[in-house]
Amino acid sequence: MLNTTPFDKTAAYKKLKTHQKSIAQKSMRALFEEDPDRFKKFSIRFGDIFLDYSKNRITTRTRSYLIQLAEEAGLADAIEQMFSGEKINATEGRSVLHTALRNRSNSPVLVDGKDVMPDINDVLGKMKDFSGRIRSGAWKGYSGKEITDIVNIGIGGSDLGPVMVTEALKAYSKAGLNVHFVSNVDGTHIAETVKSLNPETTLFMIASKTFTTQETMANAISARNWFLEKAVDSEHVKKHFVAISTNKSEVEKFGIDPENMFGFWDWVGGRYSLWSAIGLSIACFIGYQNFEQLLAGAHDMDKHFRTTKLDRNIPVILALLGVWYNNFFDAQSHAILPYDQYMHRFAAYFQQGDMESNGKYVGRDGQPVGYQTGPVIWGEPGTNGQHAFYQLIHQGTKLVPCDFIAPATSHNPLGDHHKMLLSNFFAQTEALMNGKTYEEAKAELEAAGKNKEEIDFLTPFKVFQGNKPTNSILVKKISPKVLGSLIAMYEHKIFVQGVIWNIFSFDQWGVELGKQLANNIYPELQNDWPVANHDSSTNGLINQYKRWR
Ligand SMILES: O=P(O)(O)OC[C@H]1O[C@@H](O)[C@@H](O)[C@@H](O)[C@@H]1O
Repeated sequence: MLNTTPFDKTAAYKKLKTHQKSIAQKSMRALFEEDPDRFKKFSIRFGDIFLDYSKNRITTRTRSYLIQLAEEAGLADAIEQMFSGEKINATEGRSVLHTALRNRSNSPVLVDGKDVMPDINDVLGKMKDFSGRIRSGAWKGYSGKEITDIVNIGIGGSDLGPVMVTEALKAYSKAGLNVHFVSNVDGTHIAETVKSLNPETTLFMIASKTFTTQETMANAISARNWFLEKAVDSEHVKKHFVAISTNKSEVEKFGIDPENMFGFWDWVGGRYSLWSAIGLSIACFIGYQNFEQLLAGAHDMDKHFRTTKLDRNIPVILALLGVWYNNFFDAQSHAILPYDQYMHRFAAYFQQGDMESNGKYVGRDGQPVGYQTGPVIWGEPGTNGQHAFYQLIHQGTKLVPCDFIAPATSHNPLGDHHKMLLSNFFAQTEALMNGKTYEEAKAELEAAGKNKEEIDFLTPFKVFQGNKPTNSILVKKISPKVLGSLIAMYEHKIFVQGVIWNIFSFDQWGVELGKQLANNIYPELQNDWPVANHDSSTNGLINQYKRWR
């Protein structure tokens, strides 16, 4: 999977550098005027998902150079290596097989010569049985009552996916069964969550790949203490605590019955784990069949990604467009803007998905890369974002490529709300592309009856440069299947970019240093003695804290 030629030394990179200079002068307005087939050329339908990427600063030539870039990076081989279980997570010596978790075809996937599908299917069977019993009320708490509230305790990949998906698919949930998520080690999170809950009807899912994460363990202990205050007998723990982990011995040490443990494997990355047992809260909340649909949607996207030619391959196209702006237009960030309230955690989810994967400065050869890698990912649902930060996207000095996502049909068809919402979705990308010229702005002010002085003063502020790139992703409906495909689409986009930038996308060493230092500082906070062993800023802050607490 190693790139032989560094990204910025490839032939395609050089071509794109020169080509960018001619494109930089071009407006998308002109590109649309010149080519009536532009929409057709730059859009792809995939089942209930439609990607329009025509509002980008590209021509067919740009696309072919970008595809050449992917080819020179060895993308086709890299894709096969991932799907077939090669240890592409080299710094951790692991395969990367979230695709196997949703491999609905059940074709064998080998890790160290062993097919992983039977184990995956076993755990799925256990999840099906468990979620069925929770939902039907067959699973009873210690006092014989049904479970009404599930609290998932986990952080990072053991939290963000289930949070995002249960929010996005709330329309599929069962009345009378609520899910809650506790992640932050700040005691407020667990305290506020359990405040309104009854231990007799609450089930905790302790979700941690390693089962050693400080935040999760602290929250799990506090949850158990809260539970035992009322339940008293520790024998009752097994009816109210389940574990989702790869670490059986730590789960047992914590006191959770191994019968109540749902396993997964080291070849599942934390931020790619919602498809594994980490998705148990999802399966309980929306039902196992819907969870299977989520997997099926992802599997469809996996097949598309693995088998479709690069110029019709949705994740590849999205990745290449990202590289185009990141490396040739100096864009620093990328906004994900879902026009769907249920999707309000989607951008937050891919902050981890993308930034933990591709926020890396060391190339696969161990040397610092000489170019920009992963962008800052951000976003909020439309139309809220419009009334907050869109000013900067329209008229700021920074280029922010955006993905606009919207469903054609709403789960809540209330009056004309959805038409209003979608008129904004369509209008924003049109506005960002077209902008408004000086002449147009001036003509509007004239039509509004302003005097010459006002017109001269105001016109410059009313000009929109336009030429702001966007992708529009229109889906039929946010169903479990469509959501599964959308998530897999972004996962593969991230993978492709990692291949092109020649970095390891599946480790996360950058999260370790802070943890290490926090472990050093934690014992120092146990007494009131001033500290002097850090830099003066850290010493000063710790000592001020000690004076104030
Ligand atoms: O699932 P556990 O092991 O608790 O890890 C939770 C999270 O920890 C962080 O430090 C990162 O490494 C994440 O990728 C991971 O998802």
